[in-house]
Amino acid sequence: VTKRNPRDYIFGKVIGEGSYSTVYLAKDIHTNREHAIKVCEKQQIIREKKREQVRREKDALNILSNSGSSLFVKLYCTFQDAERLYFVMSYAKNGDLLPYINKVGSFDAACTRFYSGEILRALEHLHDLNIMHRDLKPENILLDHNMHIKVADFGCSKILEQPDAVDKSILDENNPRQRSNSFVGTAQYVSPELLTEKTISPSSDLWALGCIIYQMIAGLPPFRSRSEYMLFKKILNLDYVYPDGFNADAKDLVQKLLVLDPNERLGTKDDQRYTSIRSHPFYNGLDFDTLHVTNPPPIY
Ligand SMILES: NC(=O)Nc1ccc2c(c1)=C(Cc1cc(-c3cccc(C(=O)NCCN4CCCCC4)c3)c[nH]1)C(=O)N=2
Repeated sequence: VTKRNPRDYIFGKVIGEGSYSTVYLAKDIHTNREHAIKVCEKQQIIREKKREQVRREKDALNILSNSGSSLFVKLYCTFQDAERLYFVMSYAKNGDLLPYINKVGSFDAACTRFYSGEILRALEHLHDLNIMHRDLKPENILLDHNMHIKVADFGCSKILEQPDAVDKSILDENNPRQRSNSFVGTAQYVSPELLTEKTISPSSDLWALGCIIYQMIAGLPPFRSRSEYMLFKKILNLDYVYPDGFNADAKDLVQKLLVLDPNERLGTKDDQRYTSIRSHPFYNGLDFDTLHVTNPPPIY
């Protein structure tokens, strides 16, 4: 197969922006297929010291693209020219989840169950492959033409090395989780352990899931502040409230995910699948294993 180059695509509108990247809607002139092409400026990557993040994103996307799951954006191919790197990925026609939450103000229980259930399935698959997303938020949950999710943006992801291969210098013997020296993720969804001991574990994605379930029902994330310092203080003090009328089962589930100790969050003691989350009363009647072939409930 000949290596693709920018001239194989007709570039359209900008559909996403990052500090060192722009995502375009593009059409492959040979297949007429629509793709999302993430274009990264090499100079910007070097200036922002993001080479490692770009490498991690490509590695995670390659593993996921070959894993057979439809719950993630697929990386079709990459190429570069003198100034830029190009990542050709799946195009999710309906954009990300945030405008849908903002548009209706609050998801009903059926929508919250379905979409948080699809996100849980994605986390099960991701964590089974020893990959942590570390920046899970509604803007990174995309919706395809059938309104099923595709998780995107693995720029903050981490592939947890196999225990015997891990670099001991960063592993604190008393602590089964690896230490990372860089703060990653988006402030409102960042877990307390990433703020304090800088430890990384799949449990940080479960914290973010708790924040997303709260936001689906309340319309806003649980921890909010104009100042990042005050926001971090609220997270570390678990300083958030449930609005009146918040679904009682969902409240109980969120309370079991927004736990300061990452080892005490619901699901952290499960292996393979998050059975203790799947069996929570909020998900009563939801068949997780057929979600991908179920028509999503309307968002209204
Ligand atoms: N950082 C990243 O890696 N970002 C990525 C990666 C892959 C990727 C990605 C981002 C995508 C983002 C995306 C953005 C959009 C989009 C942008 C602007 C407008 C719309 C749009 O209007 N869609 C119709 C749905 N609207 C949404 C709001 C409520 C009414 C209905 C979609 C579609 N897909 C994508 O499709 N594939």
